[in-house]
Amino acid sequence: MGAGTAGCVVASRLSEDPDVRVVLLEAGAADGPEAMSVPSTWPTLLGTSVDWAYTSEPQTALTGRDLTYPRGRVLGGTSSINGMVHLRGHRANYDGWSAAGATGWGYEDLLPYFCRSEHAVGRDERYRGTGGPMIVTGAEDVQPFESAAFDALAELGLPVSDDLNGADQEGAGWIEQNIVDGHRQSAADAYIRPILAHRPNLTVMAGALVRGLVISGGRCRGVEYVLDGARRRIEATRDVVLCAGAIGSPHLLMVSGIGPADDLRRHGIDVVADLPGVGRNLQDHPMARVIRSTAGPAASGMAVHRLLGALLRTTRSLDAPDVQIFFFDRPFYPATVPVDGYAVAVAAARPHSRGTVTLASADPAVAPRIDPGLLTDDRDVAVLLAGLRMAREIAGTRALAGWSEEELRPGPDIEDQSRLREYLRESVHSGAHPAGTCRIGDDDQGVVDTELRVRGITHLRVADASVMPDLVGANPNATVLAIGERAAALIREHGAP
Ligand SMILES: Cc1cc2nc3c(=O)[nH]c(=O)nc-3n(C[C@H](O)[C@H](O)[C@H](O)COP(=O)(O)OP(=O)(O)OC[C@H]3O[C@@H](n4cnc5c(N)ncnc54)[C@H](O)[C@@H]3O)c2cc1C
Repeated sequence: MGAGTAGCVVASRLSEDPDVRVVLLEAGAADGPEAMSVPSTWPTLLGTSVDWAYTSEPQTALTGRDLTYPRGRVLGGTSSINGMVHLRGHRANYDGWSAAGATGWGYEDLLPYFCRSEHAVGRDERYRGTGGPMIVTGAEDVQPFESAAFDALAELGLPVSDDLNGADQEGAGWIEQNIVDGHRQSAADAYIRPILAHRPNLTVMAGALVRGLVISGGRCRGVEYVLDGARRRIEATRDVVLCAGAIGSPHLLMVSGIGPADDLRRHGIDVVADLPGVGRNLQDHPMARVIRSTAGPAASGMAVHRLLGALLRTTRSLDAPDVQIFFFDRPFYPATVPVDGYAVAVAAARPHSRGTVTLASADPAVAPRIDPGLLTDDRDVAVLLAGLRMAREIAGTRALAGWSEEELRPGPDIEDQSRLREYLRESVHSGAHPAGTCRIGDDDQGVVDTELRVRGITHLRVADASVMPDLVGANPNATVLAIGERAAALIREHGAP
């Protein structure tokens, strides 16, 4: 249940077997506004009917601000409203998962699933796939601003990678996207729409809001949902696979009695399984920006965050990049700065801060409390300070001199560390990349085992961004596609527990 990035992959792959009947339930509509298909207009989707449009709890480390927290609510889920960047984490990220106990989730283990999900032409076939549903396109339409930005990165002597999804996952490089013939390709476009008419064993129910799991005798037997105003129930003869995302999956587990026992009891929910890790370990990428005004528009109209970026280490001793640099060909955040300008955004790619998803009510229709805890660990502040320094250097290069006018944010007067810290506290926002809230693990905080089975309950798996032990140092969608691919393979290989 949940037809987002992972849910579309799982439903599509499982229904390849004609002997298996798959029902895919999605709270959102089967389709959305035209802007979903137009790459440059994705920010206009935020806050509309295709967004759950959550708001975070006030962020203690961000001057008490609450943050907008978008999540896709439509077939394709968040892949239908996201920025379409297709980027894997560094191999060391997955090897770290495996070393911490997620056996079978290291880079070499996941590589076949990354490859299976994609169609990336002209790349090194040891690392990249062809023939998969997600068509991955590179920098085909480089505009003058990006060209200058690329020269800026080279001017600073940053290493350049020919393929950040290939052998060399560090440095500056052109970023691939899920854009086909000028249109977004969501997971639904790639995995579901092309097969729906000729897979009689696959049923997609849009507008079906799941209210909870049906569990008895330690076994998950189905789900309860509301469709057209009526409460219904569907029985699963085999598995229920929860793919409601890093907010939706822990929420549905908790309202169904699976989670931290004390919290559940406080809301009057009968405890089915005491799993203290449900909703804990929430991680997200905190993002900050250096914004410069330009004499004319830097935007070329195709996409908001253009096809260029960098993955960098603040310290050589790290095993993987901890800063991600993005270029935006318009200021974008905050909305108050003049339209003509650009932003060099930085994210703490491997955040140390941890947050929570907790219940606000036992009523599944009431949104959970989302506290990403951004910048509550000071190590993330240090990484962002280093990142801002890099972003300023990039904006100050000769290559970008023709584009760079005034520094609008943080502003030329904000120089010393304490003022920059203040700037971070006032301006950092969520990268909209929540993960980790039903993480793989066999310790007391683990929610699913290495085959994604919920601990203590049979016939129930979770497969989505929530199972990541920790957040990868890249935009997460490519990793979630691989999680979906591997989940389907595990279910097909081993069947029901
Ligand atoms: C604005 C924005 C921009 C982003 N840009 C990028 C990017 O450029 N590149 C990138 O890699 N990542 C990006 N991301 C993040 C990425 O898209 C997500 O990490 C990924 O889509 C998560 O996939 P998922 O399967 O875990 O969850 P989702 O795709 O969110 O899927 C969950 C699905 O479950 C459904 N659901 C939830 N609860 C219920 C319920 N009770 N009943 C029925 N259905 C339910 C939801 O409606 C949704 O369809 C972005 C995210 C946002 C919000």
